[in-house]
Amino acid sequence: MSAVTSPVFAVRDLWKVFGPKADRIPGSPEADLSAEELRQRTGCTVAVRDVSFDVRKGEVFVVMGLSGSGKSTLVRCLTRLIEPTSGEIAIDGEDVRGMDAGRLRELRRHRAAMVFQHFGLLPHRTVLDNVAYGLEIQGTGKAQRRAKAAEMVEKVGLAGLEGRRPGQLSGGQQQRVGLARALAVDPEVLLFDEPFSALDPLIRRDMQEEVVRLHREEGRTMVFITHDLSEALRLGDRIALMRGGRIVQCGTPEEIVGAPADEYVRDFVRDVPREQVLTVRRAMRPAVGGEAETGPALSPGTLCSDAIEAVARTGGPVRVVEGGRCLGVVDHQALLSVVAGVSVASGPAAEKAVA
Ligand SMILES: Nc1ncnc2c1ncn2[C@@H]1O[C@H](COP(=O)(O)OP(=O)(O)OP(=O)(O)O)[C@@H](O)[C@H]1O
Repeated sequence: MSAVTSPVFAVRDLWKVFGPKADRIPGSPEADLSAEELRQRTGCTVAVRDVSFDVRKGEVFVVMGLSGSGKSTLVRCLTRLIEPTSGEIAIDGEDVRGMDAGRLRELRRHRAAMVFQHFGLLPHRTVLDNVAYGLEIQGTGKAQRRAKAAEMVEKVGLAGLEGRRPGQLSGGQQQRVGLARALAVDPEVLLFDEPFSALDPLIRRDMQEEVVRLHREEGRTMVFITHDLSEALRLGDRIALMRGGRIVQCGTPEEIVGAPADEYVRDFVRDVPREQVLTVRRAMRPAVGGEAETGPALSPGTLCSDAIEAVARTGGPVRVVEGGRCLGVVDHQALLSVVAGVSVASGPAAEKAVA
């Protein structure tokens, strides 16, 4: 992933207001009213409020927030499953709001496929035919779509179950069928709307690992909605945290946990095991004396939880080295501060290190 490649989705000043004369709300003084007041005065609900972000090529971009914060509305606006009220959306530089019906269909079928929470499977079709369904809609020939579907069934770990109907599968298996169906059309972006929230925790964990594995193998761009913080931290390259229709912070898991933008975010991440998210880049301090010269070394991306072991073993500071250069050192105190949530990150060394 490179900062110079152009984004897959570029979203600017996006609003979605539900209710009468909704298009008068964005940018008006009424837009600043509280949700309750706005509803009373205008009958409108602002679901997405002046949101801007990019989804970069090859990343897993997680949209996280509590129920009602606007996640689903925002992601549905990307392909105009919900019509935005105002703002700009581009996919690979092409204006989505300007697309005609044909182009939109193409967008949803080929370029940005959605995996839903309730699978959307056809009950009377077999697993194989369900997976092939998206290709059928695209007009792909029968032999070709069955071959592709079989490949995807295998890919998501359902080989041997091709002939079953959805009702003969567990929830996790059904979700895999939904995933295989979305993958079969080989979209540029996969959009996941809380796909795993109906699954029990163990199966959910399995599916998360499946997504991580698929992402590692294919590098496909993914947008993933969840209200579950641990899921967001596990899957996201970057996370957009929503509250009341706004994005209150957008950043890497480490940025969100290590440098919360406000009290709300701080509260949200309070119980996260910080050493499993923060890296030594954030925990290190400048090397003094001969510390930079010798001894064991860690890369700056090492998790603090892993560094704890290294520091315990050596008994002293361990160097953080990148490209042969010593960036700083981590020691007992620095790592303890991370675990305790004491702000080492606001110290001068860390400020410089994360800049
Ligand atoms: N069709 C609609 N008409 C009116 N208001 C709506 C409509 N759809 C959503 N809303 C409102 O917009 C706000 C955002 O809803 P949205 O479903 O996007 O939130 P969410 O974060 O996805 O929630 P959840 O996690 O519960 O799915 C909520 O206040 C919701 O009540």
